[in-house]
Amino acid sequence: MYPLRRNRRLRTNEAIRSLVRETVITPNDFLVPLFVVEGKGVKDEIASMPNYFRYSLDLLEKEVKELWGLGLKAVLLFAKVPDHLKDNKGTEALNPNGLMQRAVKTVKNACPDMLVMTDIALDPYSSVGHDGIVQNGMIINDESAEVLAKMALTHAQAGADFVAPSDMNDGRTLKIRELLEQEGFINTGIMAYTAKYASSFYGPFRDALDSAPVDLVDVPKDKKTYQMDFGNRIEAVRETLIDIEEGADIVMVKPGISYLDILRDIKNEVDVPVAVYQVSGEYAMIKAAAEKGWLNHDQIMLETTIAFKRAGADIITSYFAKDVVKLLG
Ligand SMILES: NCc1[nH]cc(CCC(=O)O)c1CC(=O)O
Ligand SMILES: [Mg+2]
Repeated sequence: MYPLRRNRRLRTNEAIRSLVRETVITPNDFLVPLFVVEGKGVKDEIASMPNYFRYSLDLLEKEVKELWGLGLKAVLLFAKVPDHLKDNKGTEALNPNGLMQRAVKTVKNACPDMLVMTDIALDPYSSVGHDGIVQNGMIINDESAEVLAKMALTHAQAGADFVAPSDMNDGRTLKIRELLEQEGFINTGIMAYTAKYASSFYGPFRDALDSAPVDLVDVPKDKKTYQMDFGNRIEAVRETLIDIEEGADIVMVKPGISYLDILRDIKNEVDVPVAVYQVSGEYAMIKAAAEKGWLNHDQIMLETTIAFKRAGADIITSYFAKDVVKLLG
């Protein structure tokens, strides 16, 4: 008796495989993270993120035009703030003429139709490297949320289309939504990092922005009192439903590849677009293994990217965005 079903018929050659492929990827799937710094003519490679750079605003302009030319239509901005501007209150985060606010304007001038999202958290502005204000060894929730809302408003005023709170303080999405509504920014979107885990995969990012928690008494050494415990799954759905109730238009899971179960759980549970963030450590791991010749860079890049979409991601935030799109041709 021959096998009742010969599934291999649908795998015989690339033509049939592509005909029946369930998940494909296009430039429309990507959100591109970009790091900006002060200066002119700066294109600084990040040591732990090979072939990824911090750009000064003049070169940021060039970069976003190139992205646009490749069909990439959305960017997520992060600013590297000089040390002398950091404090424990987020003062510089609220500067209407700060680096982030100027970066938003730069992108909008260079590429008016590019969708601009901005990261909302205090860590790049914090003298102690935390996403909120630290007092007596604690990140104080409600006061931090207030500052983050004000920060979001300055980004909206600069022209950001979406703000993306990545801090994991409770109630920050509502605070941001309320302030944006009050100030007339009714169309500014919120992409909430809603299931964000206390992960060691963020290491290279903290190098990129020099934003890691500092080693001082009375400063928590890690972000475990606000970011989620990586043993938890049900909590991710709870966090997400709350962010949607509070006014998030898009929700995000972070990191990516080790959290595909969370991504699928959330996708099955909610009716808003779901984003995933393939974070810096995931990028670094693939780059390092590929450099050693232990993994095939392009194939792994495609495989992980497709995995995100298959697991339910509507939006993929990835340092590989440009490379994937170039590879797809
Ligand atoms: N709150 C800031 C923020 N926004 C995005 C990332 C990580 C992104 C990456 O690793 O690529 C972080 C770092 C952190 O929470 O420590
Ligand atoms: Mg939350």
